[in-house]
Amino acid sequence: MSKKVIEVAVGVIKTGSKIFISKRHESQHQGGLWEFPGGKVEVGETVFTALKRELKEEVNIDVLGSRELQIIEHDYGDKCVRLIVHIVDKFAGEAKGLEAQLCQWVEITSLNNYAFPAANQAIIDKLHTEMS
Ligand SMILES: Nc1nc2c([nH]c(=O)n2[C@H]2C[C@H](O)[C@@H](COP(=O)(O)OP(=O)(O)OP(=O)(O)O)O2)c(=O)[nH]1
Ligand SMILES: [Mg+2]
Repeated sequence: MSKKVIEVAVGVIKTGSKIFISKRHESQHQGGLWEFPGGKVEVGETVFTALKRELKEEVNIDVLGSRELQIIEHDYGDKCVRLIVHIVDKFAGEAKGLEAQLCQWVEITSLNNYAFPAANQAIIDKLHTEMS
């Protein structure tokens, strides 16, 4: 039987050359690592609907527009995820953590100084390529 793949809407929230990242709680899958906010796509949702809902719930912003950056499938062994990654550069409100998670704006060029889940390296590489 093939493994169930968990679909995740991931938002790379961008203002100028900075990206908003947050730290996953220790109790979560891939806990203690930094992430781009987002979460699981629920039954009946489109990726964009899920992205809007998750970014409102987690970091208080209203997504007004986004574009797909890439789709990454990664098998962590215990879980297999499909990250549908969007650049979110049109939004209303000020980004802040609503779930007691650490958050910060970081330069795209500094993203490699933070520990992310393994699947995220491809996102960081793509952001660096897009800049150059
Ligand atoms: N949000 C997010 N999830 C990521 C990233 N990289 C990565 O491998 N993941 C994985 C970790 C999780 O297995 C899955 C998404 O989980 P999540 O914990 O954000 O989902 P959720 O917000 O719906 O949370 P929950 O209520 O189920 O805890 O994707 C990332 O940059 N952002
Ligand atoms: Mg989440």
